[in-house]
Amino acid sequence: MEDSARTGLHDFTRASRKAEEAAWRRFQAVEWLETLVGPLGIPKQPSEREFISCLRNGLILCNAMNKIQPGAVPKVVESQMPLQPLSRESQALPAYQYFENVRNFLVAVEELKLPAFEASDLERDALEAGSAAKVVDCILALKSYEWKQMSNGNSFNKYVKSPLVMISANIMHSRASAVVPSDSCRQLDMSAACERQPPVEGDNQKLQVDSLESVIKLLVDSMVDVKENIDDKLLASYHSGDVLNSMSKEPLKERSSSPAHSTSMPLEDLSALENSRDLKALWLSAKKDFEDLQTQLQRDLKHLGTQVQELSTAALGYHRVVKENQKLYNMVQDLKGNIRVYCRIRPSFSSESKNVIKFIGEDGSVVILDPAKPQKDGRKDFQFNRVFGPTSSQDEVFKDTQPLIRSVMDGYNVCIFAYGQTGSGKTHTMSGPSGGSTRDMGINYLALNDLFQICPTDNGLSIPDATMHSVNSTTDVLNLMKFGEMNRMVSSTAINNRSSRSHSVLTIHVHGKDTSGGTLRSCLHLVDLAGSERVDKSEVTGDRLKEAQYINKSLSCLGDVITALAQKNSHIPYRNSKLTLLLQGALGGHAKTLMLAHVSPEEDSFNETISTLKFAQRVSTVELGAARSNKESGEVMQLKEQIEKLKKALANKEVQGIQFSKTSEKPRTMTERTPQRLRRLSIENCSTVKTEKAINLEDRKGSKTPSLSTRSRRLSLEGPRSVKNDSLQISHDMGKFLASETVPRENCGQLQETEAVTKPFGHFRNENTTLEVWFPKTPRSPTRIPYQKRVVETDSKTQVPSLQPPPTTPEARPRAPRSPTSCTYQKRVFETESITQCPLLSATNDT
Ligand SMILES: Nc1ncnc2c1ncn2[C@@H]1O[C@H](COP(=O)(O)OP(=O)(O)OP(=O)(O)O)[C@@H](O)[C@H]1O
Repeated sequence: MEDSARTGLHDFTRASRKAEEAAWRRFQAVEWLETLVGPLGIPKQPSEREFISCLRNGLILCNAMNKIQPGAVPKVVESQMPLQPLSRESQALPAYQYFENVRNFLVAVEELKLPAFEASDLERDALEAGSAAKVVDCILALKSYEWKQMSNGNSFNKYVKSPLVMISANIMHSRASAVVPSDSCRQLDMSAACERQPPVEGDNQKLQVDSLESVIKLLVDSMVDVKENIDDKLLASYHSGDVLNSMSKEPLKERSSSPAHSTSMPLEDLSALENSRDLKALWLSAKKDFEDLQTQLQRDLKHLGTQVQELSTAALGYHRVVKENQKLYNMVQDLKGNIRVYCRIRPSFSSESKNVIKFIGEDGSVVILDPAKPQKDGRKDFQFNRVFGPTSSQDEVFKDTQPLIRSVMDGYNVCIFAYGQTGSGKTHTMSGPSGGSTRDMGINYLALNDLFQICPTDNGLSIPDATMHSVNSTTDVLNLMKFGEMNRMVSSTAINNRSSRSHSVLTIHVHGKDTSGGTLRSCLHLVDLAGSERVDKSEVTGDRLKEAQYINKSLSCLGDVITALAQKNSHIPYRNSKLTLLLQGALGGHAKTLMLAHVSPEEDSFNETISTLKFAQRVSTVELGAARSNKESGEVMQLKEQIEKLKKALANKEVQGIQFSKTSEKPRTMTERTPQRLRRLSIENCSTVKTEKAINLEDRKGSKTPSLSTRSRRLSLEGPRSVKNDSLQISHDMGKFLASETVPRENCGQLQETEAVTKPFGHFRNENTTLEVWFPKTPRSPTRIPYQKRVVETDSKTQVPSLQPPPTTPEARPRAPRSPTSCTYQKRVFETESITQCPLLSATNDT
């Protein structure tokens, strides 16, 4: 079937090509006849029937013959009707008269040795398909004959066999076809020559002679057109040189192979040679044109290349500058301690829903379009540190957070929390895809892999049921996280199949030591918040509704804290929820904090998206102050060691004192009455006291009241920062050092009178800070204790403020010593620069 169809198609193509060719030849014949005898009164593209009928009376043929060969038809039978224009009536002559004309014409043709036809070929009844072809051939042969006459050469025929002429014939064909409605293409089609079978000898000659005269004209036309309409095939033919080479070489080849030409050249050969020279000249000029064009193109291309190069250099420079700007911007943000905010847009789940995300910029900008107002006023612009589009991978997100995560190893506290509407992809970012897939793992997993050393510290957790575990490898942590995930409540809502119904907080405590002996303690909070949800949309009821309310409440507490921080309020309501209490260190301390705001792109989430982005924008304005590293340098460590030594030395002295008092038998009863107790006060300096020398602690009482040294006490000095953060953990975070001294407690009240203290108890100094210890005089009343400064060491800048009464809070108020053990202590700090005075630690009384 296929074969027959293919054959049928092939036959059809062949037949139509033949018909086209025949039509073109008729066109040529008509065109030529009209140049000789005037309009024939038939269309330029006549059908065979039209063509034959206008020639049937022989008049046109005879007249044409006599034009090119005067007298070739001596007697022409004229029509009774005017010859021009020919009409059907003009044919109404006796048949013999027609015959006479046709016969005379055919005789003349024969004399000229041109291909003839049968007189019957012109008879209407005998007209068959293709019978007009012979008549056309005869006319075209006459035309060639005329051309030969004009060029005075009859040897041209042998050259017209060259491929050029054959191709030219086809070119002519193409040109003629351009007139034929079936083919409007006017481009040169040289390749067609290869497809065509060479015409039969007789046809060939006629055809070639007819065509050649048009070749030059056609080529010239083509050259004119070529710049605007370069035909690939023509270019290819030109570049391969096949056509034009053969055009120029063939005549010479033929001539050189013919001995006749080597000796004497007939006139017609000369003419042909001239023609070939013309063609060669034409070819050369065309070649030059092409070469010029090629050079020009190459020049343009080079110029374009340079411009592209310049552009790409500029683009690279631009990107470098943008990156640098971003780096500087981030540095400024770090210095100011801004919470960094990244926004992540999850892929859309619904192909039908409109996407409200209109633009995501590399510079952290994102544009949302209100689906209800698709015009300009529906456009909302937001700016964050970075925006991750729906195609961003987990790895990309992690790569951007990695430096932050790594800084935990430098002693910084870091907090990364994912915030956003339910179903917007928070858990996906923090943990990975639902279903526990090991692919596309989230920040939690990737961060753990990245951290070098993980170890537990003191348990400072205040979350019910939270536990702390020792881990030695990432696998340990992953197992723990799986365990945690199992405990995490997840349930299906109308918005998210696996909606997390609780916040998830993974805290990694890092405790490290560096080679210089310094230590660091820091922690990394990785927080996946439960999603905010509109209960009318999530369609939750019962327990799920309660959960949603709790979730929304704690998120709104987070909002309150952020608002208070952004407005720099003096009171930040951390205590309003466990969540904010937990994040207090990250939001209010000197931590590095990153918020990952998540949004869904679907139009029905538009309101939630806007509210998330607005909240995120607000978070980005919060300045936490520059992050601080919780590193204790080797120097601090040395100071600590010195303190330890001092403690031991003091303890030894006390033991000696006790032995001495036993032997002297002095206040034995008192010693018995009041058992020996230790008072512990932590002594901490503020963070600026880093280069302080060792604390010069002396037993101030030993000289005058040696018997009193049988009691010991410990004092604590704290910098102003410790006053704010009085929890053990925070103190540790501040990196303070501890000093202690044992002092006979029961004798404290007498210190001022016996002038036992001649030096400050603890003395810290650096350029800006002098820290002094104040001891109370013997209280005259239980509620009011006058203070006296024993020793004040000041430098030139130091200003001593007026003495303040002690605070009246229960802890701070010094109690009247019912016994010598209940004495209280007070200390002060004088900051020489800011001249602030702040009470450090109120005396602690461990009775
Ligand atoms: N970037 C992403 N690429 C592919 N899928 C994602 C992406 N973000 C989220 N998803 C998919 O979307 C669905 C909802 O995401 P996910 O559970 O992380 O949302 P959520 O914000 O944690 O929701 P909820 O607050 O209700 O717990 C999940 O099936 C998740 O796999």
